[in-house]
Amino acid sequence: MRRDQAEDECAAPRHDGRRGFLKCAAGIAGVAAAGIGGPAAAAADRPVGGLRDGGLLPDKVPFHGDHQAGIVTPQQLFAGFVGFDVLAQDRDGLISLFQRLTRRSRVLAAGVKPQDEQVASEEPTPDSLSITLGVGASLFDDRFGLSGHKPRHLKAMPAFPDDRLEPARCHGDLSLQVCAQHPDAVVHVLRDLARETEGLLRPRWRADAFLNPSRPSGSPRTFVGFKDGIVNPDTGSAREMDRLLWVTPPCGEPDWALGGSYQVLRLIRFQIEKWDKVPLARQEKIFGRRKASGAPLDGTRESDVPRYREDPHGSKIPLNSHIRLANPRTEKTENSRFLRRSYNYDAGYDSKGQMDLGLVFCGYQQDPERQFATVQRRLRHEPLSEFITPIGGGYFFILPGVRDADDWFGSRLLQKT
Ligand SMILES: C=CC1=C(C)c2cc3[nH]c(cc4nc(cc5[nH]c(cc1n2)c(C)c5CCC(=O)O)C(CCC(=O)O)=C4C)c(C)c3C=C
Ligand SMILES: [Fe+2]
Repeated sequence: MRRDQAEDECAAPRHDGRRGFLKCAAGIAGVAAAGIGGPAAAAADRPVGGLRDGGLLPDKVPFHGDHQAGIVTPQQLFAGFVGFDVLAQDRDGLISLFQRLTRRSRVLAAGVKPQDEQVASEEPTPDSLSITLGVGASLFDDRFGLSGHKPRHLKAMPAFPDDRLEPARCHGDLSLQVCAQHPDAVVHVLRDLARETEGLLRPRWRADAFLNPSRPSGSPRTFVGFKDGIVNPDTGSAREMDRLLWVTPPCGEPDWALGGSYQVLRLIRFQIEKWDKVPLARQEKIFGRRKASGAPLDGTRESDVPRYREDPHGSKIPLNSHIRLANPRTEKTENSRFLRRSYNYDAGYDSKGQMDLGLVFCGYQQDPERQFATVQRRLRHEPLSEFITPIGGGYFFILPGVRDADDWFGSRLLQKT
């Protein structure tokens, strides 16, 4: 497929029924990079799409639009999160970097064959690919003349109490989120973009991540065994998204940032050996939900809405349970809700023989302080904190969408300033 042909296809997604970046899913063994192992391979065989909000995941996630793909897009099964530092020396170098990233992402999202044909042995399809680019506060220093143009709420992720942040797994000038239905597609995109941006970018950290099966149905489960992602703002409601997610006027943000969103990434490791000794009834009180069904402790189904007002003393759903602290469902706390789009990671064993697995927590919002950090502070003394340790991540600003074939990531930031 020619490059211009691929670009045309971005605008008019085609549903040809084929799934998978490579038809030969067995090929994933060769690219089972750190953090992706058995569970990932197993999940690749599951039916795909429609994992969140009941929405169907198209074969081709449209690349062009007011907002970037990969945010309100129903969650694909696999994700790679990377923090990069920019090596470009000056503003022209940065423009060139953003234009290259745009060109190649546009082509990849349309499903063009990866360049490495030794690995991609069959004709590929787009694999529901989304590539989402963010910028960190460090990009707005004096290297590129951007210091007066930082999004209003963008700052380096602070260390919260109980964090054990490892510098090598934090921050970055850029963040890249690549999501697809197979793990090899994520790796191919990272390889392809590395080739395209050689000398302009240096990776700082990477987290490979995936969704576990729902078991038996409904929302997927994290490694603590509970269904996660049950409650989220309504991505189908433009009004709700404009209120909680997208940078929308009036907001005091620079014009170039309208249509963007703030991404909070947190690599959170589980003390899983400790967790596995906790009796079921206590685990359920810690989350406020039933482990088997996902139902709130005052209900019977995953979709049941907890009725906190009828349980003011927490006799059914403890006042310090995860869901009750995270979202008390009051008028006052409504403004701190945000969209979660998290994945699991499994990085094997550490040097002490402990399992290194957990959550790549990913949240999208209008203001990390008003939303993520407020919720994080409410969760400070929750019983779950004994079993989890945040070890990395960062705050990023997701650039507005690439509008059409002539547009590119960050064009309004770099053309105007
Ligand atoms: C600061 C925000 C949050 C962090 C950090 C966080 C960590 C974390 N969460 C789970 C597992 C679950 N979280 C659930 C719900 C939930 N969590 C947050 C926020 C943070 N979680 C919110 C806002 C909510 C929704 C609450 C609601 O509206 O009712 C659930 C329940 C299922 C669901 O609604 O998705 C689980 C399970 C882990 C394991 C974890 C850290 C590793
Ligand atoms: Fe949570």
